[in-house]
Amino acid sequence: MNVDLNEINSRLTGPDAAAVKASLERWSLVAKPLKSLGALEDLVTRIAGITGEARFDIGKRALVVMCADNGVIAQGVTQTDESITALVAADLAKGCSSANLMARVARADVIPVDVGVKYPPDAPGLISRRIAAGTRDFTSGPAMTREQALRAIGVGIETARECREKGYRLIATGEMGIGNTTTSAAVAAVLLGCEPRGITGRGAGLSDEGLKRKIAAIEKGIAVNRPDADDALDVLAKLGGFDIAAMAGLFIGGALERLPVVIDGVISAVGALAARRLCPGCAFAMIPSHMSAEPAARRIFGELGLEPVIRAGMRLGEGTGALCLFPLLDMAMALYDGLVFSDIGMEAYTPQS
Ligand SMILES: O=C(O)c1ccc[n+]([C@@H]2O[C@H](COP(=O)([O-])O)[C@@H](O)[C@H]2O)c1
Ligand SMILES: Cc1cc2nc[nH]c2cc1C
Repeated sequence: MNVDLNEINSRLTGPDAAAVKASLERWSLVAKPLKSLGALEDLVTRIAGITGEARFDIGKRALVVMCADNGVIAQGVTQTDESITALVAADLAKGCSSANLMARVARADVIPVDVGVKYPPDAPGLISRRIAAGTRDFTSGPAMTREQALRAIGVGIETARECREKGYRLIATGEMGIGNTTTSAAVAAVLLGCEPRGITGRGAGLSDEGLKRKIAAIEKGIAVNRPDADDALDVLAKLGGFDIAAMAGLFIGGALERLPVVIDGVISAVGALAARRLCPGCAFAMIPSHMSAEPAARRIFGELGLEPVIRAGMRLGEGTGALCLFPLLDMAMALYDGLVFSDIGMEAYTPQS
């Protein structure tokens, strides 16, 4: 797919003001004090603005899990290795990983995509959109070429379009890739202009020594590659992963399709930040879910101006935090679609507080 980010950006027109207005009017009729569902009310109205419809159905929903490996794990920045990426990617395809179990509760389909697993498993159901067998170790040069980064973004954009064509009306982003909290912290440090040590965490589990190696690897990657902070594609190509780039594509593609895209943990949030830098017009289609325990998450959501409603200290990935938002949205929608004041013989009123 030929990706022209400027052309895409020029096609993005932002939230639909009429749908937002009609959604606010609908909430004012629902038989409860206005704003009493707090941020959940705002999320429903945000979705109205994204879809362009005040009344919508988010019953058909999917979680897209971008799976890829990261060459930087050669620096000893993780507790496990690429065999785990392959194992979990296969489990996602078989339907038995954490995300699948939670997706059943959230009534979401799971779509695992191989964008660059080093040892691809023989797993029917794992969609193959491979860019390469993992990225290169960024401590000795760019993780990928600029062209590969664009291709990975293109995979995300196409996947969002396919989801829309299949009738999905809400998608969540997820990822699987050992080492991707290192690539995420590196990309975030450059895009946010902050020191790696302030935003780098222990990922899936790391000793004090391991954390020191992780910070040193990120510092070296930045020093060796000298990414241009004003060129998000350069940052993604030099320090990112195929999973992050493909998730950035999901956010961009979702905005094009007027399909709400739910942000998951820190890796997904970095994808969202990169997407906004690449294509600012796509940000209106992003839906925050939870605040990852990884330290970069707070900084990224602050920068995105989004407030995740779930604060549970989660750091599992695979899209599990994004899935947690679905039942909450369902409950908010039950009221939005439910009784209005006239149904209970009462006049609509404006609460004084
Ligand atoms: O979503 C998060 O915020 C998150 C935080 C820590 C770890 N993870 C998951 O753990 C893996 C990355 O951890 P690591 O230590 O290998 O960089 C990757 O497969 C992610 O799905 C995910
Ligand atoms: C088992 C396992 C599952 C995961 N899912 C996301 N990251 C993971 C890391 C491990 C180790």
